[in-house]
Amino acid sequence: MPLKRIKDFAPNYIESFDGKDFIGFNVYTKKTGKKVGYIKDILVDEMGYFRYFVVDFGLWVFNKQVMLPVGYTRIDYEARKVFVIGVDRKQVESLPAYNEQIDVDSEYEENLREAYFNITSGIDSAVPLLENQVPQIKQADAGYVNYDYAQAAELYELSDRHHRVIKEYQYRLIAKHQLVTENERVEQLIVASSTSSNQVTYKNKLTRSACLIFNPVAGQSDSKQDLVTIKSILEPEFDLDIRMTTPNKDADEIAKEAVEQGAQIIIASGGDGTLSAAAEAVVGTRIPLGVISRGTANAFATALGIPVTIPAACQTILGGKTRIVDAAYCNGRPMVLLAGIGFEAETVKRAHRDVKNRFGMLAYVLAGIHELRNLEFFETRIETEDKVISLNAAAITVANAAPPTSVLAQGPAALLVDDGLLDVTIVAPTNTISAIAAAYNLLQSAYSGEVANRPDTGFLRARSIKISTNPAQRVVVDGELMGKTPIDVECVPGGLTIIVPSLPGECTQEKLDGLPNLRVEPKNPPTVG
Ligand SMILES: Nc1ncnc2c1ncn2[C@@H]1O[C@H](COP(=O)(O)OP(=O)(O)OP(=O)(O)O)[C@@H](O)[C@H]1O
Repeated sequence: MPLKRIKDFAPNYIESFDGKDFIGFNVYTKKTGKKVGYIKDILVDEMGYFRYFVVDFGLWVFNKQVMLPVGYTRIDYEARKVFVIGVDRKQVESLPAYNEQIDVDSEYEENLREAYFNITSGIDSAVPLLENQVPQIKQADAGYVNYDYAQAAELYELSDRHHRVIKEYQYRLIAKHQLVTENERVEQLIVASSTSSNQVTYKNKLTRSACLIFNPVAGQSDSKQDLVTIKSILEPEFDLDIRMTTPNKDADEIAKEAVEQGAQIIIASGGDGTLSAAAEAVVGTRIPLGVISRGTANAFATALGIPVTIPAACQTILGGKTRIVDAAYCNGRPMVLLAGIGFEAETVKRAHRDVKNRFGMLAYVLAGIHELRNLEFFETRIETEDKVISLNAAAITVANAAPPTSVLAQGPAALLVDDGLLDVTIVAPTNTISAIAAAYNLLQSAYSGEVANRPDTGFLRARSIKISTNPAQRVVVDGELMGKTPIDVECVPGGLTIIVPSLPGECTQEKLDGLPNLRVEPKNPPTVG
């Protein structure tokens, strides 16, 4: 992956950073608090993710600049300080030197990673490596050419806890870059189409093309009227290619075809089944997905903060703001929301189409009440990247994202859809009364932001999760039944690009420009992050 200096990636990047810059922040050691250098540059990957700070360690090691992975830092934004963690002076001496003339190709980066891994694993850390002693990778092993930074989260991941502000700025940078690229692409298309024929095209430069996948039988509303509403709002701005789902051709297949045919934007409209299927088809493609939810539970849209009324969802799509979120694979099949084992799967199985048509959301509640009476424990083995857990449970949920109403996913205080981790909630009530109390506690957790705190409820976070049960249990993935346990779920950090409403502060909540004698002084700058 080619790296770019931030100025080359986005010359006006400061605009995405509230006008302030990280370049120039002083660098200190976390251990001693000693000042050791300053941030000379930021290197980003082709999407705009921050990967390295270039640190001038001149105060520590004479004339030495080094690429420091962002994960090895802590940042005090208010004090304009960056702390380097886990690397001492001797080790800095051993790291490959950086300067602007160096060609930072994938081989250089792989050698750099090796050097950092050797430092943290203690190999030869007492003996400084000379630059030409940095481990070299043989050509035959050059898997690093298409390196996925998610493989080394400790080096490259910005955490919500330690990098809150910079992570927000990173997302703004990526979103802005995507918008610019999208507009350029549209302009190129228009130029191409006008040069390929003799006719002059008077097409609005901002008209975008989008594939709208529409399920005509989703939900309980009048789907003809829904489509009229959608067309009336979107067609003035979009060149819509509308494709209906059928009993034999669902959203997954249509979305895959649209991807192959080079769709710029895919918009899915239907219930959770349709939305998840379309989302799953675009995982890893970076094609923005717009969502118009018209189902019973509307879990997909709610989990991702997308409005569930048709006009508001269409306005969100017109706004065109994209957010990059995680996705996952469950037994090799893409997953965006969650995999439920036990109770949830039985509930979905019980909520039949005809009951949903009659009772709507109540169908799930009725099915849930019925299942509560049939609660059964099963032996469970959960294996993550760093541990194996054995226990008895009545319901297990592995969530990437979930709305508050998916109570069985709400063990952790907040489900973070862009943290590169999956959230597992385990519920093991001993009887129906405890089950109701546990569900209520989880619901409170979802709305209060407090972690679930009952002894019969547990949770954990991990990047990859294998679950087996005895006896085998039904599994539901993103609302669709998908066989039985065992399951193997793997997070795909940043796997999905979703069109979302503008964040507060990014939408037009304030307009002061042009007022006489205008002076705006920030009062509460962002703090540690
Ligand atoms: N034209 C169609 N006729 C009949 N069934 C269809 C058609 N198009 C899609 N389907 C079926 O609709 C199901 C997906 O429905 P979807 O989830 O979108 O709506 P829903 O079931 O009303 O929503 P929810 O899951 O929120 O209850 C799939 O099983 C799919 O096969």
